Amino acid sequence: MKYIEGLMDDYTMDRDSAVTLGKFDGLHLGHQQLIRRICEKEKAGLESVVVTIWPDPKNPALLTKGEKKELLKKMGVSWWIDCPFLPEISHMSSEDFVRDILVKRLRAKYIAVGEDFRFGYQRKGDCHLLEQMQKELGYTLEIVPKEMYQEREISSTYVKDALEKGNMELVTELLGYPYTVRGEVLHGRRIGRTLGMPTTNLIPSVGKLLPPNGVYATKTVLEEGIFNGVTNIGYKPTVGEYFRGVETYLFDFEGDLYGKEIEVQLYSFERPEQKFPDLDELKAQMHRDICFGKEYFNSKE
Ligand SMILES: Cc1cc2nc3c(=O)[nH]c(=O)nc-3n(C[C@H](O)[C@H](O)[C@H](O)COP(=O)(O)O)c2cc1C
Ligand SMILES: Nc1ncnc2c1ncn2[C@@H]1O[C@H](COP(=O)(O)OP(=O)(O)OP(=O)(O)O)[C@@H](O)[C@H]1O
Repeated sequence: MKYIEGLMDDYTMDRDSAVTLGKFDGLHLGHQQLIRRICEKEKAGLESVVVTIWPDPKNPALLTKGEKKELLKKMGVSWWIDCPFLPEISHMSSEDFVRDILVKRLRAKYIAVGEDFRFGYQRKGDCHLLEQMQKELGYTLEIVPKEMYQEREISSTYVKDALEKGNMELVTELLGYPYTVRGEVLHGRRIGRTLGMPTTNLIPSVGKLLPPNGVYATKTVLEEGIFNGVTNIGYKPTVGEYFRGVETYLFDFEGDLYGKEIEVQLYSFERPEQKFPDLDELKAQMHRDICFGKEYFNSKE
């Protein structure tokens, strides 16, 4: 997959393209519908192009740039054009955006958007404008109906609402894949092993949205395979930590993971993080957490 930040000033497409546009935070099931459609057009000789337009890259998001890149690649997208919300974009009239960017620069012959897609200066462009311009500019527009879940349109906002409540089952349903936190395994304070529970500690990327602090049933993807476990997200108030970490006890794993990149998939919330009066009480609770995790996965597998 080719990745371009900006407006393709230095690039030209070799072929005509099938384009979809939006923020695409989370790449949820609705987004996947659009992406499937543009990828299908590859069979007809069109390049599949995803254009993401970011209002503010500093806003916390469901996916980091690296995660989004990997998912788009896996979905079979040929080009990802990540377009920061620069004045030349935000002040461009909707008509100019379609003519100059989509048709001239990207050579769009097919465009897929959801019915509420807005673009251009003051967000005046919409699917009706795209529809009106298609004949003159020689592309085909498809307005894709909204993918629903429990009578609500799936959107990044819906996913964020569920994540904020720690409803990981719903998050997984809306995304079509489990919510994942990645990072390098760092050294903790090594108290875990004195508790008889060695753990992997990682610090999530800045800007990555997390569910509430607490304990979750998780699966961790390692080079060695995928391991069930339980994960605490938070500041470890009993021992006091300075950063919000993601700490996992893996069932049935022994080995050294320091410095390795791992991926923690969050499946189910068990309880909020608590401050315990001493390490013995924390340890007793962590044993109950392990039982919760094992029962959770036994009931699913
Ligand atoms: C499943 C699990 C649940 C945990 N729950 C809490 C908790 O509720 N409160 C807390 O202060 N720390 C909690 N912790 C973090 C422990 O304080 C931490 O594992 C221990 O201090 C070891 O930290 P270390 O890896 O830095 O040595 C939890 C850790 C795990 C793996
Ligand atoms: N449920 C859905 N089904 C089909 N298409 C969708 C769905 N949700 C969004 N889209 C379309 O995907 C593109 C990207 O959507 P975008 O990421 O901008 O918004 P969103 O997912 O609705 O999130 P937000 O809650 O931030 O508005 C747009 O064309 C949009 O209309």
